[in-house]
Amino acid sequence: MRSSDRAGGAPSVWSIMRPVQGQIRFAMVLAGLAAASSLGALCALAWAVHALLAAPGQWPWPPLLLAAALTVLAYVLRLTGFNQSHYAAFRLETRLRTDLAGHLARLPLGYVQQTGSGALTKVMMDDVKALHVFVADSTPLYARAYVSPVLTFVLLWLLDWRLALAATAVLAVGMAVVSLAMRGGGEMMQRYHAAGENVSKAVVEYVQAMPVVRTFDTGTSTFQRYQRALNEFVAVVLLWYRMAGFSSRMSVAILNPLPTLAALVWLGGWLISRDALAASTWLAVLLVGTGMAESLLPLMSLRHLVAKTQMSIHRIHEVMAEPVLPVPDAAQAREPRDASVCFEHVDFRYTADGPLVLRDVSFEARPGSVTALVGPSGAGKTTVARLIPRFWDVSAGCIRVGGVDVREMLPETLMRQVAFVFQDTFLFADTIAGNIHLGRPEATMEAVIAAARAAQAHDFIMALPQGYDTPAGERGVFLSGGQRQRITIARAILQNRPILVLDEATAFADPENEVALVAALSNLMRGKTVLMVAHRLSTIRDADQILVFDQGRLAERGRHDALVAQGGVYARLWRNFEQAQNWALAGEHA
Ligand SMILES: Nc1ncnc2c1ncn2[C@@H]1O[C@H](COP(=O)(O)OP(=O)(O)OP(=O)(O)O)[C@@H](O)[C@H]1O
Repeated sequence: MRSSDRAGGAPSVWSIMRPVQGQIRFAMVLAGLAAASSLGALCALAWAVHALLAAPGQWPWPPLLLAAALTVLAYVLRLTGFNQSHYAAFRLETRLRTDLAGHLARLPLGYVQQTGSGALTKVMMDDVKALHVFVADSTPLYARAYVSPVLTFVLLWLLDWRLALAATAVLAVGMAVVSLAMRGGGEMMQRYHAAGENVSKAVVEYVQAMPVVRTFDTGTSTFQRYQRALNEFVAVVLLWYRMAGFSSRMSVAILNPLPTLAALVWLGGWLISRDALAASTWLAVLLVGTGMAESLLPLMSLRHLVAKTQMSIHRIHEVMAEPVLPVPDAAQAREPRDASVCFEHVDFRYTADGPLVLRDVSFEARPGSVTALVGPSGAGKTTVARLIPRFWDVSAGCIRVGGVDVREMLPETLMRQVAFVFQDTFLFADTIAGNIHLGRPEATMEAVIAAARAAQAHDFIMALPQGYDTPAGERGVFLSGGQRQRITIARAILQNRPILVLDEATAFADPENEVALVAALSNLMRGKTVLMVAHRLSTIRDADQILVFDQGRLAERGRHDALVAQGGVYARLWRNFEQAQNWALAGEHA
């Protein structure tokens, strides 16, 4: 994904949770209360010990029952806290996915196409999931990691300030070692996550590109890229382990209960030997204080989780910060008056600092006429076609549909006017009929079949196992490129919009498919204003106007015969095309 400056100020983990803030706070309060109850249960046990020492023959029922009740309460509170944080996580997940989906629907199509469905799916699925995990599992842990040591310290202080200081000293040493372990950790963590991301990218490339690479180099080069990413990842992990290994092992050693216990036993024993401490207080301190340092341990793993979640938030923010396509107010929006398309002095660049891809392009396609866009590769034909449905907005000048600037129309108005048949056809995970229905859900089945017939698709659809009810899409029935295109042509015929933009619609068709495609297209084009990007010059000899692009400029325009006679760019393209045709024929006869 393009890293954008706009995404520079990504929100923090805590501020992205704002929509469910109340519930998370509640979950954290419950987790804090659970920690307090656990400590309360330990205090009650200490009270029981005290009572037993005072009257050895009697069972101290009240403190024992209190300890049991507090233990149950702690359990219930912790469970309720986790329930709340999980609810909050689900709510946040739904909210973020809805916001992201709503935002994506308002972004320029060009951004969506350029970023790629893979990267956007990853944000909507994986990154939102990462946030869910953080909210659900980590927020209660945070509350516990802060509440437990503070409350323990207060209790210890009330019992005996000297032992309280001893336990705190162990904790302070542990904290110092932890911060030593985490020194430079931020940078290492970034390197670790970046290396991890490289591995996943290499895996995706290796798997996705397998059909292509295996036919060219048996997959060795992409496998090597994957191997290299993996080696770099291992190197980063080892380095980090070496750098932080000793001090992080030390911090685990110090923060486990044993060192605190040793300090309290030793100091308590010494104080008792000098009659400066009551045995029951000593026992109470041992019960309550031993776990004080240990309760800090989750903070170490939480730090990693926060850093990982922050990266996901950054990517979510990057998408959300992308500016939406400006749309006019419904009250000010205008309706087109006919089916004309007009470019007025259009300049276009893909990025603010990129080169001009179109320069001062002006032309008009009259209602019901056929306009062909031709020119050498990279001349800007596809860009012209994609500017009409506002994949992007022009950098200067304007595009009018039916006399109205496309930016002054509601997107749905524009969509009602213009149908597109692009090279990269996409079928949804729906039936064939459902795919043709798209955009006209109210159409009858008879209308769907009539459209499929006109698109030369009816016969092959009927030959499929379940006819029109056969599932299509990624996991659906296998269809050839030409068949998929004819289904999208059927869709466009059913939509019956007055303006039609075709992009390379017949480029990869085999001869048999091409005959069907040309027939389908001529049915589709009847009576429409057509703008077609064409490589096969044979298909455009009869066009009402041919626009010849060269390096982003409109170099020539006119009808076929006049342009050939003119002896310019078109004449050259035509000569090359005829030569290629002759070579192909010569090859067939050889
Ligand atoms: N998404 C994009 N981002 C940046 N530059 C782009 C993008 N798409 C196309 N370009 C550039 O814009 C110029 C025009 O490209 P365009 O695809 O419109 O040409 P074309 O005439 O349709 O070419 P072809 O016949 O090879 O498809 C090219 O220089 C291309 O590199």
